[in-house]
Amino acid sequence: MNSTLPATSIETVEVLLLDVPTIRPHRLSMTTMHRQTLVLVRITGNDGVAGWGEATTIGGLAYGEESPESIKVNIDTYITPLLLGADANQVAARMHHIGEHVQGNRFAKCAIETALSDALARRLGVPLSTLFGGRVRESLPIAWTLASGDTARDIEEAEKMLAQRRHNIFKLKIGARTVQQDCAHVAAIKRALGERGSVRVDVNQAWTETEAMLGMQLLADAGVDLVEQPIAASNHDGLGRLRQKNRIAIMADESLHGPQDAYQLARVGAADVFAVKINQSGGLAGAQQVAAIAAAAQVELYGGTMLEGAIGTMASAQLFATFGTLAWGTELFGPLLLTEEILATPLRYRDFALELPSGPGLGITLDEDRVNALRRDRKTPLVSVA
Ligand SMILES: O=C(O)C[C@H]1C=CC(=O)O1
Ligand SMILES: [Mn+2]
Repeated sequence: MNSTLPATSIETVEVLLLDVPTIRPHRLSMTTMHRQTLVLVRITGNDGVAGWGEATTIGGLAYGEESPESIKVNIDTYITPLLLGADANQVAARMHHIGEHVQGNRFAKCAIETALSDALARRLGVPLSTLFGGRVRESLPIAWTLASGDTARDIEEAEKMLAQRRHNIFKLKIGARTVQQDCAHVAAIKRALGERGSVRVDVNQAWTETEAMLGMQLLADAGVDLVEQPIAASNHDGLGRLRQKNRIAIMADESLHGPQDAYQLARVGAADVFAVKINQSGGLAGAQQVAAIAAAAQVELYGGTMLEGAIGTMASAQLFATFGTLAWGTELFGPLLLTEEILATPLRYRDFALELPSGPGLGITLDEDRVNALRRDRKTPLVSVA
């Protein structure tokens, strides 16, 4: 029995795959995205209250060890039987039980924990952020990723974002071309934007350590503020060496798969900044622990994304809003990269920030007709629902 709520039995766990086109090709060092697959999870209790969660990865298996399809099949086959009939309101107990029976599968666990937490917060009539200690801020700064692969197009895109007052922090995806070509591309963009925008790069592990030495010197000279994951995820010592030898801040992203990595990275002084992500951390509680380790080790924080749609983006935002400091802002722009809206009321992006809603749970309402129209298992061909 929960101290504030009667037990609520879990009746259904549904997993939907939604394929949503991106507004333009999104080029990363390891893949080019033309669509994103949202794995949506809806968990409904015997009181009729439903909670939503989401898992996403990037480019199938190109970025992480879970694919949208593996997330669905592993939830359906292994996780749902652990949940059905159990008390929906004991979120920590449910996640502990899953952890005892399911190794890995961080993204799947994140979607489940988010859905349970959303439903619990809705039953309590409080925003999801309240379950994690309450908000320190009501809006979050939002970076935009320039990843068209074309310098002139990226500059045009950045100018548009600045004019609309939507973003003034720009992350450039590099690593697919030579170090010199990539750094010339970045320098041209920084020259065009000047002090009007912060320019950062994400190499997504593409450089060797010696390439990173050269690249980081060129990037520092160009006025870039930060380099994200320049070298292989497993090379924590290498990150530390680069950090010692360069004046540009280093952010760990793919190296950081939850609290244990956070501890190890902090211990060897591998990074100035952690990109904390709810999916990579195995859920909201894991991401909160990453933030706590960062705070204890005086590592700065950045709210990262796995290019989630509206549900995962808002779940991340609800948690990140509880962080005491968020020195490098966030990149919770995922829904803006997609051509289709799945919410009845879109998220509010303005004045370079995402505003947090005040309603219970995630504080968002899905447009179920739009969700159904985008489902991979829909009966009718996809038509634009925008
Ligand atoms: O950070 C990553 O590596 C993943 C993701 C975040 C933004 C983006 O464009 O890609
Ligand atoms: Mn990254």
